[in-house]
Amino acid sequence: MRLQPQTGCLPRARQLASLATQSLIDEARLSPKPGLVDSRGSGAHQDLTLDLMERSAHSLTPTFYALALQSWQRPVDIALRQSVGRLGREGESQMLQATGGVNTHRGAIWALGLLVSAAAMPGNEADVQAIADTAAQLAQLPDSMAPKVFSNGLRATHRYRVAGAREEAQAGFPHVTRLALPQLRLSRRLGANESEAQIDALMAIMTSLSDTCVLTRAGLNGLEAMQNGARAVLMAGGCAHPQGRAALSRLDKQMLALNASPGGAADLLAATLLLDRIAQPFLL
Ligand SMILES: CC(C)(COP(=O)(O)OP(=O)(O)OC[C@H]1O[C@@H](n2cnc3c(N)ncnc32)[C@H](O)[C@@H]1O)[C@@H](O)C(=O)NCCC(=O)NCCS
Ligand SMILES: Nc1ncnc2c1ncn2[C@@H]1O[C@H](COP(=O)(O)OP(=O)(O)OP(=O)(O)O)[C@@H](O)[C@H]1O
Repeated sequence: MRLQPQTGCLPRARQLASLATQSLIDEARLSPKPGLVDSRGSGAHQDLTLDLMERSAHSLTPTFYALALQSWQRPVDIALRQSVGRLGREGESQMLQATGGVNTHRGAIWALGLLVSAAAMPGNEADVQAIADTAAQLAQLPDSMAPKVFSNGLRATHRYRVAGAREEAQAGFPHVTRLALPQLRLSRRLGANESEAQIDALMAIMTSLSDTCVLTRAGLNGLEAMQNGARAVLMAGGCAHPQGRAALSRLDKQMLALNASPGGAADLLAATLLLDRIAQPFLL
C-alpha cells in the first residue's frame, strides 16, 4: 500500500483510512506473535480469530476516514476532542456489530484513531514526531461526553499503578517513536526481512510496555515473563537469527501457558506500521 502524490482533503483522508486498515490487517497476519492472533491461529484467545480481526479492520475504514475529515484544518481544542471521541465510540460500535460483540480492536481504534486525526492536520503530513505530539495533545484534552466505564484496562492501571492505553497516548506514544520505529529500521538495515523486522519491532515494545491485557489475564508474573522474553529475543540478535527465533518460540509457549496476550503491544505495532508508511516522504 503506497501513498500517492495527491493534495486535498478527500484523497488524503481516503489514503489515511486505507493505510490504517491495512496496518491493522498486516499486524493481525504477522506471524509468529506470542500469545496473539496471527496467521497460525487464535493465540491465547478463545473468542478471536484472524478472520474476525480482518472483518473488524475493514469495518473501521469509515471511522478512520471520518476522523481524518473531521480533523482536517481544525485546531486541537475541546470541540475537536469531543468530535474525535464521538467518532471513536461510533467506531467501537461498528466493530462490535461486525464481530458479533467481540472486542477485537478497542485499543487499536484509540491509538490509530488519534494518529490518523493528527496526520490529517496540515503541517504534520509526513513528520512522525509532529503527528505523535499532536495525537498526545488531543489525548490530553478531557472528553466530557465519555461515559464513565470501569474497564479492564482502568482496573489494571489502578491495581498495579502503571500507565495504560490513555497514558501511552498522552505521552506521545513513546513505545512507538522511541522503541518500535528505531528497531524496525535497525533490523531492516541489518538484513532482516520485513516480517522479521516487524516482529523485532513488536519485541521492542514488549520489553517495556505495561500491557493491561497481559496484567488482566496473567498479572505481574505474566508481564515480567513478556518483558524478559522479548528482551531475550532482541539480545539474541532478533528474529533473523536462529537463537533469536528459538527465544521467540520459548516466549510464545510461555505466553500460551500463562494465558497471556499482549494486545496493547499489538495495537502499538499497528500504530508503528501506520507511522512508518506515513513517514516515507517519497510516497507522499
Ligand atoms: C482509552 C481506551 C483505549 C480505553 O482504555 P482503558 O484502559 O480504559 O480500557 P480497555 O481495557 O477497554 O482497553 C485498553 C486496550 O488498550 C490496549 N492497551 C493495553 N495496555 C496498553 C498500553 N500500556 N499502551 C497502549 N495500549 C494498551 C489494549 O488493546 C487494551 O485492550 C479507549 O477505549 C477509549 O476510552 N476510547 C474512547 C473513545 C475516544 O476518545 N476515542 C478517541 C480516539 S478514536
Ligand atoms: N493480533 C491481535 N491479537 C489479539 N489482540 C489484539 C491483536 N491486535 C490487537 N489486539 C488488541 O487486543 C485487545 C483485545 O484484548 P482482550 O481480548 O484482552 O480484550 P478485553 O475485552 O479487554 O478482554 P476479554 O476479551 O478477555 O474480556 C483489543 O483491544 C485489540 O486492540
